[in-house]
Amino acid sequence: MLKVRVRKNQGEFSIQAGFTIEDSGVTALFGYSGAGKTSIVNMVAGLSAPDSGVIEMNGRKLFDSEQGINLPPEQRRVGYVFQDARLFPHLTVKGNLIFGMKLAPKGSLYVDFDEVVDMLGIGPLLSRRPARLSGGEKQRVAIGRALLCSPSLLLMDEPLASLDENRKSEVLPFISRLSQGFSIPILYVSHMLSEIEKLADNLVLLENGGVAASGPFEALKSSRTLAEMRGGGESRGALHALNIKLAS
Ligand SMILES: Nc1ncnc2c1ncn2[C@@H]1O[C@H](COP(=O)(O)OP(=O)(O)OP(=O)(O)O)[C@@H](O)[C@H]1O
Repeated sequence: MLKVRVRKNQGEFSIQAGFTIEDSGVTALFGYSGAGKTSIVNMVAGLSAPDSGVIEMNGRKLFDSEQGINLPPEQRRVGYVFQDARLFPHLTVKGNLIFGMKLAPKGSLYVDFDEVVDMLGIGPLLSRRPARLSGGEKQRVAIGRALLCSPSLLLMDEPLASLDENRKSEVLPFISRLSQGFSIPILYVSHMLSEIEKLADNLVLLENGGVAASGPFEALKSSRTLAEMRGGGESRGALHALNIKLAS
């Protein structure tokens, strides 16, 4: 289980957020553009530090301001898939995947190379370099590389954002199979309700750097206002409406 309780001021923007995510399944971190989603994910990954708070994964402190704990990213056992694939251009697909495996501490590899390649359908791509891959293929390789570091948690920050609709529908089914297939909890950032509906078991609704609501997606989904959001694109207006509904 991941427990997050953080505060951070960045410029004029303040984050004060607390939530937990379960040992398995997909938890969507959902909110309009600028709500603080990436900032929070970066704190979990260790790419930036909260001003204060605690981040704990399976009882292991990744960050604790009072105890002076701030583990570097490579010690956190967290895989990160960004909006753009960020593959190493000079390495083949196989080289990129093996790089992920080398990041896992010795004796802690539990994700199998062939299983990942099969599940993501990237076997035919192994000898290619990233320049010869489509956007969707690159993202599948990036997911594979993140998985192969055998993480305790997979962070995905709008992994479909740079893809057109066809490529999105090519990658989405792979993501929904991941969490079950590898028993790795996923924290999935998006501002698109259409993606969240297909993927999320749990939801953390973020607004202005704070958590407006959180819980099982099914429970929040049954709210009339969330039903009205279906088919909507960008979440800002709809999220605002949902908060009114939750508060009433
Ligand atoms: N390093 C920084 N210094 C100052 N302000 C920052 C910094 N990083 C982000 N911000 C501000 O913090 C707020 C939250 O940004 P963040 O990127 O976390 O939002 P987001 O919900 O991920 O947005 P998006 O969906 O557009 O990616 C924004 O107002 C942004 O301008």
